[in-house]
Amino acid sequence: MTPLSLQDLEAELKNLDGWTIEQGKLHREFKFASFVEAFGFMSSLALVSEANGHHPEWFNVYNRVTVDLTTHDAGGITQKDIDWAKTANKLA
Ligand SMILES: C[C@H](O)[C@H](O)[C@H]1CNC2=NC(N)=NC(=O)C2=N1
Repeated sequence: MTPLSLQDLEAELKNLDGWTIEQGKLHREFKFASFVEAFGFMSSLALVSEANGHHPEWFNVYNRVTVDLTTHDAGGITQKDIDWAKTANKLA
């Protein structure tokens, strides 16, 4: 899988609420009502990630989950990262 061009990436970002590019990675911070909700979100996405063989870099503090996505094998942001972000937005 090859990294998306800047043009394709900008087009995709228009349909991805809350996501930005930070340090070459697709980035978003999610905030939930509680730790349990944040961890439930992470648990659901952990199963999706494992099923698809595509895993996030993420960080949890109480009710916040910070996510950075990149495709390590490709050395950039690919369609796999976009798909992961879309699933995350649906589950949040
Ligand atoms: C062999 C295995 O499928 C690969 O190492 C997968 C695992 N999860 C991955 N996750 C992410 N984010 N990028 C990858 O390149 C990647 N590679």
